Amino acid sequence: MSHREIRVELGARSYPIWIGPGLLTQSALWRSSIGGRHVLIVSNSTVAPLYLQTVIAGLQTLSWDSLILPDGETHKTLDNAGLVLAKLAGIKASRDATVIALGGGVIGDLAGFAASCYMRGIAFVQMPTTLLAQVDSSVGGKTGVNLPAGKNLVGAFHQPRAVVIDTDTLATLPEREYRAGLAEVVKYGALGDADFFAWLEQNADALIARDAAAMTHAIATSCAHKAAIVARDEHELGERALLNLGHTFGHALETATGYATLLHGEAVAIGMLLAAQLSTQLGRAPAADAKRLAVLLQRLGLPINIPPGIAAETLFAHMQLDKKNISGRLRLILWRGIGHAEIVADVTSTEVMQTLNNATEAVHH
Ligand SMILES: NC(=O)c1ccc[n+]([C@@H]2O[C@H](COP(=O)([O-])OP(=O)(O)OC[C@H]3O[C@@H](n4cnc5c(N)ncnc54)[C@H](O)[C@@H]3O)[C@@H](O)[C@H]2O)c1
Ligand SMILES: O=C(O)C(=O)C[C@@H](O)[C@H](O)[C@H](O)COP(=O)(O)O
Ligand SMILES: [Zn+2]
Repeated sequence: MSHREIRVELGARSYPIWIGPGLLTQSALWRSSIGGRHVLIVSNSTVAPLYLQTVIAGLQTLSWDSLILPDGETHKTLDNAGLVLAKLAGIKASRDATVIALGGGVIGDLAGFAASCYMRGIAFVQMPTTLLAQVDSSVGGKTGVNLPAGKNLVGAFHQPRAVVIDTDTLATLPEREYRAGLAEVVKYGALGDADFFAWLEQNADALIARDAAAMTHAIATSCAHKAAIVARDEHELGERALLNLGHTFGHALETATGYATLLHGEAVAIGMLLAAQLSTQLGRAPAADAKRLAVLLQRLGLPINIPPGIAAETLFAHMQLDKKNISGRLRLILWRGIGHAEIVADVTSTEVMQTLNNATEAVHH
C-alpha cells in the first residue's frame, strides 16, 4: 500500500510524518525510528484492545513493556505522567529506550511529556489514532499535562522521532470524536489557507461520510501546514502562536467545565467562532467571514455556542492564565478574515467581555 511522507525540518532533529492505510502493520517503515533495544508503549484502556497487539507484532525482536492508562482528558494529569516515569524506572529503561504513544492527543501529550523528562529526555514515536491527533497533536513536539487551574500548564517542547499515521484506525473512532478532529482541520484553513477553507466547504459532506480520499487530503494538508509552521518557529516565539486560533477561549471553556463536558476540538470550534466574533466587533474582519465559519462548523456537526450555565466572568478569569499572555496582558489570536489570522496584544478586557457577554446572553435567550 502506498503512503505519503511529510517531513518536519528541524536540522538534526528532523523527522518524518507517514500517512496511509495499514501503517501500523507496516513496521518495516517505522521500526528503524526506534533506537535502542527497549520500548515502552503507552496507551489507554480503549485503544489498547484495538491496536496494541498490532504494534507489538511489528516490534519483532525488540523487547517491550506496555502501560495502559485510564481513558479521558481528566486523566491527562501529572499523576499519570508520574506513572509513566515510574514504569520507565521500574523496567530499568536506559537513555536509549523509546516511548511509543499509541492513542489520541491525551496519550500523545502525556507520554511525550514523560519521555521529555525521563533521564532528561528520551526518544518517542507518535502513533496517533484519533483524527485530532493525526492532524495536530502528534506533530510539533508540544507535550504536557493539565492542572486543575488550566490546560497544558505543565509541559515541554520535545519532538518525536517519527509520526506514524495509520488512517485505518479512524474506522473505529466514535462519530463525536471524529467531528471534534475536524475542528482542528478547519483551524488550518481559517488561520492561513483560504483555498483549503473553500475546499472544506465543498467537501464537508465527503468528510462527514469519512470518504477515504477526502480524509487523506485533509490529514496531509493539515500536517503540511503544521510541519511548515513548526519548522519556522519550533518554540512559539512568533508565528506558531497562530496554531492557537480559538484556543484562548477554548481552553477557558475546557477548564471551566472540568475537562469533562466539551471535547478539546468542540471547545476549539466554539473558541474560533468567539475569536472571529471579537475580530468583527473590533472592526478587524468582515462579519460575513464569521458567518461562513459558523456555517461550516455547524455542517461538520460541531457546537458553536457556549454551553449554558457558564458565566462570561468565569471564562475571562480562566483566560488570565493563558500561556500566550505577557506581563499579565492578554495576547489573542484574532483574524482579518478567512485565511488570515494574526496575533493581537492590545485588546482590552472590556472588549473581550463584550464578546463573551454577547455569546453567553445569546445562549440564555
Ligand atoms: N500537542 C499538541 O500540539 C496538541 C494539539 C491539539 C490537541 N492537543 C491535546 O490533545 C487532546 C485531545 O486529543 P483527542 O481529541 O485525540 O482526545 P483523546 O486522546 O481523549 O481521544 C479521544 C477518544 O477517542 C478514543 N480513541 C482514540 N483512538 C481511537 C480509535 N482509533 N478508535 C476508537 N476510539 C479511539 C480515546 O480513547 C478517547 O476516548 C487534548 O488534551 C488537547 O489538549 C494537543
Ligand atoms: O502546536 C501548537 O502550537 C498548537 O497550539 C496546537 C493546538 O491545537 C494544541 O491544542 C496545543 O496543545 C495548544 O497548546 P498550548 O500551548 O496552548 O497549550
Ligand atoms: Zn488544539
